[in-house]
Amino acid sequence: MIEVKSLTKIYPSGKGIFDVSFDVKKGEVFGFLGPNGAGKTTTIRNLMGFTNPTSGSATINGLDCRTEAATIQEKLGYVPGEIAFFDNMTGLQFLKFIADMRGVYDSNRQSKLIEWFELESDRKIRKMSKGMKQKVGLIAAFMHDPEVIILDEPTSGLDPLMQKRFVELIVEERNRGKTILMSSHMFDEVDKTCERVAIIRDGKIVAVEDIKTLKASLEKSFFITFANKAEIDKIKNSGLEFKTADDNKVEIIVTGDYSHLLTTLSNCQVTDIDTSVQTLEHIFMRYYSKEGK
Ligand SMILES: Nc1ncnc2c1ncn2[C@@H]1O[C@H](COP(=O)(O)OP(=O)(O)OP(=O)(O)O)[C@@H](O)[C@H]1O
Repeated sequence: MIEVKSLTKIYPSGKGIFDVSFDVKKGEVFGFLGPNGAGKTTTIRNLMGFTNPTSGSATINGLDCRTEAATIQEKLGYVPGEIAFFDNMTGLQFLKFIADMRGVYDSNRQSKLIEWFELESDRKIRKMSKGMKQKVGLIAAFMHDPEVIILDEPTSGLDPLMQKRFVELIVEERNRGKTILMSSHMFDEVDKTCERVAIIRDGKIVAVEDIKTLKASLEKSFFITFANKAEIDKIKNSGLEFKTADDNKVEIIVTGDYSHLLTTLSNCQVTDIDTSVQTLEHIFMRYYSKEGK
C-alpha cells in the first residue's frame, strides 16, 4: 500500500535520508523508529509530497507521492510532528474547517473521537495545551475514516491515559483493515500496535523486522541460588549459557526454549529462582547505538 524505493533527500548541510526503502502492506501497522534527527520526519514529508526527493520514489496506493500529492492528501489521515493550527478557532471549528476542505463530514465519527479523547472541543486552540492540540490533530486525522493513516510521533504530549486510548484506537483501526505508518519514540506503544518496524539511523535504514521475530530473539535471565556450591558444576557441565557463576549463585541466559534448563535444574537442589526479561527496548537500543548492527 505504501512503497518507498531508494528515497534520498539531501539537505544543503549534507544531512537527510539516503537510499531509504521499505513497504507497508495493506492492513498493516508499521512502526518507523529511530533516534532524534535520524530522518523519520524527512521520509514522512516526502511521502506527503511536502518536499521533493533528491532521488528515488514513493507511492501510496499506487499514486506517486511527488506528482499526485494532492489526491493522496485528500484521502489520507495525517498527523504531523508539529501541528500548525488556526489559533483563533475553537477545536470544533477547526475540525469542521478541515472536514469542509476534504468534503467529507461524518459528525457521528467526529463526536465519538472527541468523546474518546475527552477533548474540550469548544476551547480556543490558542488556549489549548500541547496535549490538547495533539488530540485535535489525531481527531482530524481519523475523523473521515481514511484507509491509510500516516502519523509522525502521534502521542507526543499525551498523558498516559490518552496514550492508552490512542493504542486502543490503533488496534481497532488495525482490526478494521486500515494501513498505518507511525513514527514513534514509544517502544511500548510500537510493541502493542505494530506488526513490523523499520529502524532508521543517520538517514539510513538499518533494519526492517517483524515484531514477532524480534520478540523470539529476546533473552531471559534466570538467577538461580543452589543449596550448595557443588551444584554449580552441574550447570557448568550442562551446556547452558551462563553469564556469572559465583559461590552458590548463577545467572543463566535462555532464548526461547526452556526445556534444557528445566531438565538440568530438576537434578539440582535449588533454593531460589529470580528472572529478568529483556524487553523490545533492549533490541531497539542496540540498533540505535552507533555500534549496533
Ligand atoms: N528543512 C531542513 N533543512 C535542513 N536540514 C534538515 C531539515 N529538516 C531536517 N533536517 C536535518 O535532516 C536530518 C533528519 O531530520 P528529521 O527531522 O527527518 O529527523 P527525525 O528522525 O524526524 O528526528 P526527531 O526524532 O528528532 O523528530 C537531521 O540532521 C536534521 O537536522
